[in-house]
Amino acid sequence: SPIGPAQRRQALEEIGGLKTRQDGAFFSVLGVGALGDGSTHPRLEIRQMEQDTDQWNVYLLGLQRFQGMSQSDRMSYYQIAGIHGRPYIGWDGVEMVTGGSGALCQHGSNIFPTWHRPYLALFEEVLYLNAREVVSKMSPGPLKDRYTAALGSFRMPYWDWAAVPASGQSALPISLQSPTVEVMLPNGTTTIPNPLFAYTFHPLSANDMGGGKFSTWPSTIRHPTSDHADSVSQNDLAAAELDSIRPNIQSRVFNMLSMQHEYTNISNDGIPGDSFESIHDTIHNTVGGGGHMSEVAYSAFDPIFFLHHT
Ligand SMILES: N[C@@H](CC1=CC(=O)C(=O)C=C1)C(=O)O
Repeated sequence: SPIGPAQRRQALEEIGGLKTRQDGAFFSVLGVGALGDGSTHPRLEIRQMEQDTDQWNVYLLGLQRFQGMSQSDRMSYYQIAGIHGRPYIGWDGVEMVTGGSGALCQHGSNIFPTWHRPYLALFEEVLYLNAREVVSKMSPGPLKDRYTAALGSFRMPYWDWAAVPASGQSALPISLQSPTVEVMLPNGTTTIPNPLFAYTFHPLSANDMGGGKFSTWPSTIRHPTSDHADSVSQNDLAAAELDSIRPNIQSRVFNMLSMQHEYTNISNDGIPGDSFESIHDTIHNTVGGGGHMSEVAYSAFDPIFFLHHT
């Protein structure tokens, strides 16, 4: 039978913390439901979350801490992003399938959507724990109190790439396009590298990346200017392309939801006709433009991956 809220909370505190676990103790994905104020809160669209200064700061600070975790820690951004594709190693006791593609993720089959659900739940839970860690370390005061309150309803946001953007804006939110961002801390506002713009490898392991251009880029990149280490992201190109395909993407989603009644007909791109996975592929390729988001082996390192999949 399903466990109740009190048991969930206790289990999360015991096994879901960020502390290094002893060998043989697995991380159990239980969802963030019991970590906040005890009730269920909806996930917000990223542009909606941005309107709420406290939620927004908690999100950015949590993601910044998460991305900063040592890449040798199994709960780090690097290792959790790495579950999806490269490096082709197991995670938390789950080993690679011999003879498989190398990646642990599932694509082109009915379990494409269902594989990604718990994966995203894991990411959300660890993001939450990082955000809570940041807030708990803040010096006492009104800002800490506000952020603590914001944590009560914090959920990882999503990106609605099909939504009609506000006039003068792109389908690619501006918050994802700027290399830096301002955050509010007890001692004032500071500018930090934007954790939604890119993930910077620390270190970049050419071996983990398997050679080629992905072994040269020190950070994740969208529409790269070249295959060399000094290549930069061209988010403006990603934004323009997204804006031109957006009406089509919107009708593809609408058609599927209104005309199709069987999950197996639309779950994945291995079946004839359009599918949620095909639409999702289009977003990957349009955002990536040959950068990380374009390839299954690297896509999850780009922080936009988690907004796209939520
Ligand atoms: N490889 C997909 C696009 C893609 C899908 C993914 O799921 C991914 O992670 C990265 C890229 C295609 O050919 O269109």
